[in-house]
Amino acid sequence: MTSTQRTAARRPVPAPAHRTGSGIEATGLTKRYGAKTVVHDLSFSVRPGTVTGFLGPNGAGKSTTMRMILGLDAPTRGRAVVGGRAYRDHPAPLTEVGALLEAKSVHPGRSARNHLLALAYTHGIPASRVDAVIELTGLTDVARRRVKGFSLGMGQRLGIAAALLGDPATLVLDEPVNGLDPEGVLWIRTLLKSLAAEGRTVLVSSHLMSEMALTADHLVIIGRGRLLADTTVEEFVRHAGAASVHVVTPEAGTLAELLAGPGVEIAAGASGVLDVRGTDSTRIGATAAEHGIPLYELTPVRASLEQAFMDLTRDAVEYPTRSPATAPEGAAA
Ligand SMILES: Nc1ncnc2c1ncn2[C@@H]1O[C@H](COP(=O)(O)OP(=O)(O)OP(=O)(O)O)[C@@H](O)[C@H]1O
Repeated sequence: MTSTQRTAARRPVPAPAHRTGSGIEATGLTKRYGAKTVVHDLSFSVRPGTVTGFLGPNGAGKSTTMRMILGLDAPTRGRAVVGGRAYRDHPAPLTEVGALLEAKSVHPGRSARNHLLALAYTHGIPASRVDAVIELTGLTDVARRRVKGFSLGMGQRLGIAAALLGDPATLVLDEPVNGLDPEGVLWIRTLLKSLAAEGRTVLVSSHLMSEMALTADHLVIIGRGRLLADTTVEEFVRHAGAASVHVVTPEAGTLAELLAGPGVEIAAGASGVLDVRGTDSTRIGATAAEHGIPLYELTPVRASLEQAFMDLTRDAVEYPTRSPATAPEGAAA
């Protein structure tokens, strides 16, 4: 091998040009229905080569935002562009943007393959591509079965096959893991990552933070139509790790006084329970030992990602519920 060949071999293979669009840009996106503003001055970017998780509680405005990106709803103000243009300005949108929305429009009496063939035919896409997406989405064995007998998971696969039909640079998927079994969830996770690795732009909505932490590189989090966070998963996880220490002692009052100091927050619960933030279990244990204070429990508690997400979106939840998991008994405010 010559040195020139060796250099060429090491150079990363660039993604095909048709797969490297310029992503999605939402600028001041606003949607009002009557007196209610459901999406409020939303600006964010979705970069090619990444999976971006679009998160928010029920009713946050995720589907409405996706519909505006896809030209299905007109923004009251602002704009969204995909690959540098508004969706409706693309001459062949299916080859630019593939979408999976919650509303299904599949003829139940048709087979999966015929459904895809009809879509392909109306968009000038060859039948060979239909067979390619059937294989890619694992539908080969059921491709000739009527869609009306499909399970939820098979229906989601078919929706994704349709979204991939035009080999688009951008994918916009609304809740693709909704209702799927663990195997289906894992399959979607792997697929989305591989599509992004090919240089595509992938925007995927969910209200499951824990799932997005495993799937996405970047997070755009909204609540009541407003941007709450635009961050990498790594950064979000680091933040969520902000720990507290659960302490149980018969001398809670004395220990709390000894631990008090700048940056330390102590919440006292029932029966000698302390929830301490801003210091760690080593210092608490050492302080207790130094003053002969018995400890019955000394447990570092890491906030779960789901908890961090709920904390972030708490004030933006449209239909709040009281859940034992989010409001543990005895937990102090
Ligand atoms: N056509 C419409 N007319 C009036 N209000 C609407 C319309 N479509 C959506 N909304 C309202 O807009 C808000 C945002 O809804 P949207 O479906 O975009 O939220 P979402 O984040 O996708 O929620 P979910 O996770 O429950 O699907 C909700 O309060 C909803 O009731």
